[in-house]
Amino acid sequence: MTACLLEAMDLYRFFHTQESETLALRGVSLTLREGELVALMGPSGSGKSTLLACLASLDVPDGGHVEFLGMRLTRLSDAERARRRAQGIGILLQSGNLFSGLTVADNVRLPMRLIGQANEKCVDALLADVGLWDRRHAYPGQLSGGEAARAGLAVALANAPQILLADEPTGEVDAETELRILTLFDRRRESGMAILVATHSTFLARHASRVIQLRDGRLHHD
Ligand SMILES: Nc1ncnc2c1ncn2[C@@H]1O[C@H](COP(=O)(O)OP(=O)(O)OP(=O)(O)O)[C@@H](O)[C@H]1O
Repeated sequence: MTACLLEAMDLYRFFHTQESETLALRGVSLTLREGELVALMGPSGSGKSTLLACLASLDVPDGGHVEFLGMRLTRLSDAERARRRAQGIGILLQSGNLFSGLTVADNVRLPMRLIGQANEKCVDALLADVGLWDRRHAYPGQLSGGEAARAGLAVALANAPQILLADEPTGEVDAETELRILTLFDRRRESGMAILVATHSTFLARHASRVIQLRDGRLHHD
């Protein structure tokens, strides 16, 4: 039996605005085990991004808890949560993954520096893996949507995380690039990394170890 890296228990998340109240997560529980690729699917607005943010401890759920490697993230201070994230969790959001004033290579180098592991060979290898080595000196504003997603993926993988949480990593890329990303995922999975991907791609879902469906903030396991 492979090790459980991440566990979420009974997560609830409410959003209150002046006009409305949204119950974005209604008791979501899941586990993420070593080496698996889990596709998180569901209609727009079903709560996928909210769930990823809670799992990554970028957002704090209103109810329930998240454990990473047996450590309850929801109990830690903000600083300690950020430290755990920097060390072991890779995150790819739908946007805002890149610092606009840094080149692609410097964006990838930054998370490595934060954990004291900057290594030029690793920067080059990651950029080659996502097919962006020849764009390493470009700034984010000079990238296409698909290139920016791949650069964000290289940044998310730069701290050699045990888990990767990715929101639509293949949303704006062509079929060849999607295959390249899945090949990269497979190589990382072989070394034990677990990946949870929010996606609308049926191609990616077919490639996944399992598919989970979110509807109206509730999880359905296929
Ligand atoms: N900060 C917020 N304030 C108010 N409502 C929010 C906030 N973030 C999310 N919501 C609401 O919570 C629900 C879930 O949103 P979420 O972004 O998690 O969905 P999603 O499944 O990721 O959608 P998509 O596939 O379009 O990215 C939606 O109704 C959304 O409007």
